[in-house]
Amino acid sequence: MAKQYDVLFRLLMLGDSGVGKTCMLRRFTEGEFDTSHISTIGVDFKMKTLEIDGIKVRVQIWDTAGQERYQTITKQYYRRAQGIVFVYDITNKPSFQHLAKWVSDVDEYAPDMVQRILVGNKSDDEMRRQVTTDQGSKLAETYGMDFFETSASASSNITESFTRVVELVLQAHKRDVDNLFGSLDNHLDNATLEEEKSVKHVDNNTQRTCAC
Ligand SMILES: Nc1nc2c(ncn2[C@@H]2O[C@H](COP(=O)(O)OP(=O)(O)OP(=O)(O)O)[C@@H](O)[C@H]2O)c(=O)[nH]1
Repeated sequence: MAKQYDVLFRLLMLGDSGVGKTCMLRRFTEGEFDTSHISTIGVDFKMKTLEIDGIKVRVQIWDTAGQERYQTITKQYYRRAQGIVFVYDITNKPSFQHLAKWVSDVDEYAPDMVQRILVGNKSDDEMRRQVTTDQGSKLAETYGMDFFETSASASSNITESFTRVVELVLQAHKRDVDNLFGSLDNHLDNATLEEEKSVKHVDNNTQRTCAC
């Protein structure tokens, strides 16, 4: 069967537990939102195809558990990522303060070329805001990242932020785009297999209950 896309990129979502990573991903890929928080166990992923500058890009987006106890598992995925979405919750200051740790882990474990953006989620919940837009924007500038405030709940800036990180990955690989098409074929096939099998990395001692 003819391939329905030209290249495949892997993106990784990182950030504290409860910032809304799973909800952002579900909003982006399925257009849905769930108000319950059921922590992701280990890692999970969803796929989406975008068309950017005439190139059909299949993105495999890995949703990682924010909980500390899964960090050993989730770090194994850093080195295969081409793009990272760092997420904090604008109503939760500690999730913003912990970004330094998430970023330094990526510096240590991810490839140098990895493209990154910063996202402050839950922008709909203005009443409970603890991190100003200016603080988010300044931190992003310090890290040299593009910045978005999003709401998975109100579906605000979700498509824009994911599209931006994919654009950045595409730009970063532009010089080698011809080679990229060839070299990613294996990845595409593997990804398809992974997709079919719905492989999930779970902690055997814990039941996976994420419904979001
Ligand atoms: N108000 C509001 N709530 C949100 C938004 N996004 C997520 N939530 C809520 O935040 C809670 C946590 O969302 P999740 O997507 O499960 O969080 P997570 O970052 O995936 O958490 P872990 O899997 O534990 O790492 C849920 O109760 C969601 O309904 C948003 O944009 N606005």
